[in-house]
Amino acid sequence: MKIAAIGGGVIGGGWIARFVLSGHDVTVFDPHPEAERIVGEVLANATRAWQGLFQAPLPRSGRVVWASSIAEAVADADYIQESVPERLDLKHRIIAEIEAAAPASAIIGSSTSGFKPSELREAARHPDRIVVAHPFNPVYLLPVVEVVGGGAAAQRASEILTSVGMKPVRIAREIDAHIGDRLLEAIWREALWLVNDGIATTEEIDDIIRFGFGLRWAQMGLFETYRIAGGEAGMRHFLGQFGPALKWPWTKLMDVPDLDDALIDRIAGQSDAQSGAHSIRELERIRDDNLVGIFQALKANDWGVGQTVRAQEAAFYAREVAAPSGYPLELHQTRVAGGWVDYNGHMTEFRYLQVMGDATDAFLIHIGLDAAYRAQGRSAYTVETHIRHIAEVKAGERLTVRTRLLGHDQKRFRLHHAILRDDGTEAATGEHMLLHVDTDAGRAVPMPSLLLAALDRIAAQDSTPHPEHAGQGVRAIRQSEAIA
Ligand SMILES: NC(=O)C1=CN([C@@H]2O[C@H](COP(=O)(O)OP(=O)(O)OC[C@H]3O[C@@H](n4cnc5c(N)ncnc54)[C@H](O)[C@@H]3O)[C@@H](O)[C@H]2O)C=CC1
Ligand SMILES: C[N+](C)(C)CC(=O)CC(=O)[O-]
Repeated sequence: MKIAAIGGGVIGGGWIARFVLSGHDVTVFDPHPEAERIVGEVLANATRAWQGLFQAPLPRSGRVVWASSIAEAVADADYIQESVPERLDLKHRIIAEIEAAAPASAIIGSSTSGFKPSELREAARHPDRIVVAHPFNPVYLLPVVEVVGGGAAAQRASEILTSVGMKPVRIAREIDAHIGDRLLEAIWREALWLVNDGIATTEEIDDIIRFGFGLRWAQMGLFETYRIAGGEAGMRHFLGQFGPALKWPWTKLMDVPDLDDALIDRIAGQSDAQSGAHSIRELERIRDDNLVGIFQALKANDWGVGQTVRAQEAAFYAREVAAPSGYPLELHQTRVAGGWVDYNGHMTEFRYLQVMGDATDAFLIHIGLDAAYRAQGRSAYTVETHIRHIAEVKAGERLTVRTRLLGHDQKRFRLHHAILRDDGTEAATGEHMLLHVDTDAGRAVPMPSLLLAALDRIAAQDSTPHPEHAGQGVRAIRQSEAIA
């Protein structure tokens, strides 16, 4: 699938990162003189965040391909994400340029925060293929995307966005600013008044959110949270108790303070005092690390966004393994992520096992023990592992795993992995015993003939002697050696 991105700023950069990390090449047009640097920095932060978020091996990244015009960027695109500044005249001009060059079947998703599809479609040649696909920042982490516009294009856009780990929420009736920004605008407006009236600083308001109800919102939203706040009688009691207060003039929702120089100076000054010690990119990394932690907590509870992470990981695990070019098998490659490096400045010990585990998974997929097979209640469990750490590897290094089958019978197989650096030297070896199990019964059972035949075929290629260390454990330290 060919993806094009028009605009590579805060949001365009986030979209590009999500598509690239999901394995798609993205053709980008943005006339900003520093667009490549900006997108590069967003992509670096996004890569770091994904490496921390997902346990599963990430797909092989796509490429960012820079185009010198909109026409060049969209020429053979299937899906085009428009993320230029929020001005309707500009969006109309961009859409016209896209339509003049893109295939008629291409879908155009607009990141617009406020414009309705009917406004974007004014004067379009193929209006039905233009939809709002409004994301939230950071696009590479937050899954939700408001899809407005209806019809086949909205359906197809939702499918494409789901395939890159997003959660499209289809909005049936178009309104200004969709749903998320309406809610956010209410709280933003109120917060500006509180600063304007000298009631609270930017930091105090942020503390009330981040130490309070902001934590609730990440996992239960508004209605579910208030249902609980109604006690055992739930939502009815909540509405009965707090409903009347809505008629009291608590808030200033329909009004907005004058954003004059004095108020802008006050807000910007307080914001500098609150967060100015960090650059924006640092703040992005702090935000991303916190989001990753929240996502992982929700994954452990199989709740909310944790379910999206789980589904994405399931898709990553079910990766296709390319046919190997020979034997020993080379089925898995990876790069040492920055977060894999410990205080010694090299890849930490348990990441070696992760790389070997991912290579074992690739082997299982190769012999047919894949997600579809596991769905039948059969799988493979590792019951013994011996790793030899041979050489240090540094962040960014590419690693290739070379795999041999050292033996098998009806219920067991014994694998040997060698993790190789780019110069072909061994960084580590691992030996692993796996059992074929009935996952419901929790016990080893014989493999079906299909798997056994695959193992037989592989074993027939293993003609060289086993490595000398095969079958050995950790050496004993003899007293005489210790003294010498
Ligand atoms: N910043 C945010 O929090 C969010 C913004 N949005 C929406 O995303 C869209 C983009 O907003 P941001 O990324 O924040 O703006 P931005 O100012 O960070 O990025 C806009 C980018 O568009 C580029 N651009 C300008 N003219 C162009 C042209 N003719 N062709 C291609 N690129 C062009 C600019 O060089 C810039 O890199 C807007 O519609 C906005 O409402 C949606 C969700 C959140
Ligand atoms: C401020 N904003 C209207 C551009 C924000 C959004 O559209 C969504 C977000 O990420 O908060």
